[in-house]
Amino acid sequence: MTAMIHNAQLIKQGAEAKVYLAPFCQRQAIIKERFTKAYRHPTLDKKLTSRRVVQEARCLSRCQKARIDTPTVYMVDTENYLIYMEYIEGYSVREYLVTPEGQSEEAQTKVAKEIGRALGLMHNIDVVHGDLTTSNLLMRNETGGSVVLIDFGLSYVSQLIEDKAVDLYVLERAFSSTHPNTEVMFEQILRAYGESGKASKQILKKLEDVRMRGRKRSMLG
Ligand SMILES: Nc1ncnc2c1ncn2[C@@H]1O[C@H](COP(=O)(O)OP(=O)(O)OP(=O)(O)O)[C@@H](O)[C@H]1O
Repeated sequence: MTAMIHNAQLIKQGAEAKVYLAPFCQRQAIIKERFTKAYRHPTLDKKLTSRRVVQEARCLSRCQKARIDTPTVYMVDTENYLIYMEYIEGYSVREYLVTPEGQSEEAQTKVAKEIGRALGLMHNIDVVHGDLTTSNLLMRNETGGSVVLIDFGLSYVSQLIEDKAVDLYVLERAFSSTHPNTEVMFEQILRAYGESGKASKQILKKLEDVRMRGRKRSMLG
C-alpha cells in the first residue's frame, strides 16, 4: 500500500487497520486501510472487510450530512479497503485533559458541552459510534479546539435506546479509567447530551440500567 501512495507516512498500526498521513489532491489526507484476516475464508473475508469499509464511510458521511463535525470523506476504495478522509490538525481530548489548560474547570466545561452536543446529534441520526474514547475525540487547531468525532470503524446505524446507552457507557468507562477526577466533566457531557438529543431522556434512563449491569458483572468477576 505504501508503494501505491506516494509519500505515505504510517501514523498508526492497529489490529484491524493501518492509518497513514499522505498527500492527496494538494493537501494532507488520512488514509485508513483495513486489512484482511488470514484465518478467514478469502471470499468471505473480502466481503466482510469491504462491508466494514463501506459501513465506516457511510456513518462518517451520515454525520457530515447532519453537520456533525467529523472528517470529510474524500474517496472510498473498496477494492483495496481504503478510506481517504480529511486530516484533522489538532490533538485528542485525551491529550488535552493532561495539559494545564485542559485541567481548568472552565476549559473542561466548554469541551464537555461540545462533546455532549455532538453525541446527542449523532444519536439523533441513529449513528452508534461503538468505540467512544477520549482518543477518538479530536480538537481542531483551526477552530480553536472544537471537537471532532473520529474512528467510525465499529459504527453502525441503530434506533435502539439500549445501543445508544451502551455507547455512552463505553465513554463513561473510558473517562473513569483514563482521566481521574473528571466525574463532574462527564456529568456535564450528559447534561449537554440531554439537551440536544431527541430521545436523550430515555437514553439517559437506560444508561442507569447499563451501569447497574456493568457493576453486577464486575462484582461477579
Ligand atoms: N481524520 C483524522 N485526522 C487526524 N488524525 C486522525 C484521523 N483519523 C485518525 N487519526 C489518527 O490516527 C489514529 C488511529 O485512527 P483510528 O482510531 O481511526 O484507527 P484505529 O483505532 O486503528 O481503527 P479501528 O478502531 O477502526 O480498528 C487516531 O487515534 C488519530 O490519532
